[in-house]
Amino acid sequence: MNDAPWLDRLRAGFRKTSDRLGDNLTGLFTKAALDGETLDEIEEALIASDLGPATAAKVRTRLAAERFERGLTEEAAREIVAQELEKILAPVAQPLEIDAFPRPQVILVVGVNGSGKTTTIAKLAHLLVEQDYGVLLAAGDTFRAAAIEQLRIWADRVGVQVISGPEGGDSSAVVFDGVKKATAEGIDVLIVDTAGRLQNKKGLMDELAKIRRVLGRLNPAAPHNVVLVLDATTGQNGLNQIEVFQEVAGVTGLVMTKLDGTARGGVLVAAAEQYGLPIHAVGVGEGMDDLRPFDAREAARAIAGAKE
Ligand SMILES: Nc1nc2c(ncn2[C@@H]2O[C@H](COP(=O)(O)OP(=O)(O)OP(=O)(O)O)[C@@H](O)[C@H]2O)c(=O)[nH]1
Repeated sequence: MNDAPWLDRLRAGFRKTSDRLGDNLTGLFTKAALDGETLDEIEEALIASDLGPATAAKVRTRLAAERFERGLTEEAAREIVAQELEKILAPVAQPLEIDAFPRPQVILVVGVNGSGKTTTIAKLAHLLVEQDYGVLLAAGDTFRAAAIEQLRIWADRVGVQVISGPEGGDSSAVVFDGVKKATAEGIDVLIVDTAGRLQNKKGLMDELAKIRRVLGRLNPAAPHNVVLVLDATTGQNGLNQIEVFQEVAGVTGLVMTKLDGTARGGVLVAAAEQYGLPIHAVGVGEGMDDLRPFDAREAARAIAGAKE
């Protein structure tokens, strides 16, 4: 994979977010020494950019400490924001770890409908196939025939197998068959799509609990990962989703999607700050190649719109 175009894509993906940050900060760059009032306004601008109050406070403290007796330029502000964001993002930037054994490693993918779950599963499968892992997809969202069909279309594109059951069938039965098939065929990774009907929280919780029970019986360590797919365009609402899915599914890591279509990418920082969950990857487009392992420095500089 050639990294340069990727970086461009990531930057393009975060452009709306960094533009919004710039818009919010406009008028706050001064030629005079930074005073308390301007610092307050900068802090508010950062909160308005979805970065979260704790992050905004850290940047404020940093700006105050560095004084800027001769005023603050946009470039200097973006640089400091980038450095502070990197400190917050670095501990959570953790690629999805795949151990070769025991086979299969099971990745349960959860998230509300429309968050980009199916697309993310396909992109993840593609990344893993590129690393020479054998991958099987399980269509655990049995609620809608369209969801099963969509997973199948993606599986064909990526060149992996998919296991599914009847519409409305028992999702844990599909998962059971998936583990059996992966074990029999020596497939490394089983990625499980799940239903995302948060409007029926109890039903979803029961369904996920049953999938876990079935998996646990076949392999006590499974699922090895429970990845929550979050749509960045939902902004602060994404933070509530983390809370709910932690409760119903026991999330072990995040993938944030649709960063290319939103000015609300700052929410990724707020998520890191508030929940400290690993961020495995970010989605910056609809194509198979548009999932990028999460890199704290790249993301921090792209969000802040700081120079390379
Ligand atoms: N721009 C952009 N669009 C994305 C990204 N990821 C997914 N999408 C789009 O978002 C829409 C929903 O994605 P799906 O993968 O179908 O979402 P889902 O969560 O599986 O939704 P259901 O099938 O309704 O459960 C599709 O049109 C995708 O192409 C991304 O990173 N960027």
